[in-house]
Amino acid sequence: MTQQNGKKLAAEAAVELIENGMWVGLGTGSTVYYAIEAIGRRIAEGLKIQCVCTSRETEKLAGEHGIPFVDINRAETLDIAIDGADEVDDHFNLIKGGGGALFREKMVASLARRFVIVVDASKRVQTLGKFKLPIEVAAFGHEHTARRIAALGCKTYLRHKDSVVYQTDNHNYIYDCDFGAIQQPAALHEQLKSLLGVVETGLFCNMANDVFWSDGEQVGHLVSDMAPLP
Ligand SMILES: O=C[C@H](O)[C@H](O)[C@H](O)COP(=O)(O)O
Repeated sequence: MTQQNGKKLAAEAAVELIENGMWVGLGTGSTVYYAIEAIGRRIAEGLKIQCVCTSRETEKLAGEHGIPFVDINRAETLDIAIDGADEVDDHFNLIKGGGGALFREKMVASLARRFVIVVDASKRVQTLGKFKLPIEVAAFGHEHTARRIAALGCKTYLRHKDSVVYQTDNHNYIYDCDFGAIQQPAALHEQLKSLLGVVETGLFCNMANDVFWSDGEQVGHLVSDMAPLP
């Protein structure tokens, strides 16, 4: 319950940043769910915004909450994107992709002038890596790609859902990779991205501008040194 309260409070605090006329990126997951609910309430009260979604699941939720959204190719930039994370360290490095939406999330975040993360307190860590790193790979030859990933020093687990191989919205696969403690997330991301077959990694470095977090009672707001784009 406290964790749910934490998700809700953090998400609602971030939604306060949204102003009339903004273009908004909507993330994916159980924390963003509360942001979508809060945005829906504000829209019912007259807020006018345009949104871009990071997953089919979020498109469905946005529709259910009366939130207008368009295809990402219709957005030049976004004023803000609000998203969850699986782990956040004190340097604003993130692991994302627990819900499988990492590629679309990174694409949407890359368009946002301000990328805002919402998490309950349990997601804050000293060092990334307890949560297995999700890596999206092309389905074709995925076992070869997994071997190349493993050679960088991890155990790889092909993600399944309901006993079948999980496919992302982009029809790719996900390997959840146990690297242990990740001391240099940006460097690891670059190494992984250089491998044939890797579509995207769940490491988000130098991207987040704000982190709203909550233990279910109070809300904390961390602001990175990286100023939002003008
Ligand atoms: O692919 C999913 C996303 O990266 C989520 O934002 C992340 O997994 C956190 O999800 P939740 O808020 O459900 O813990």
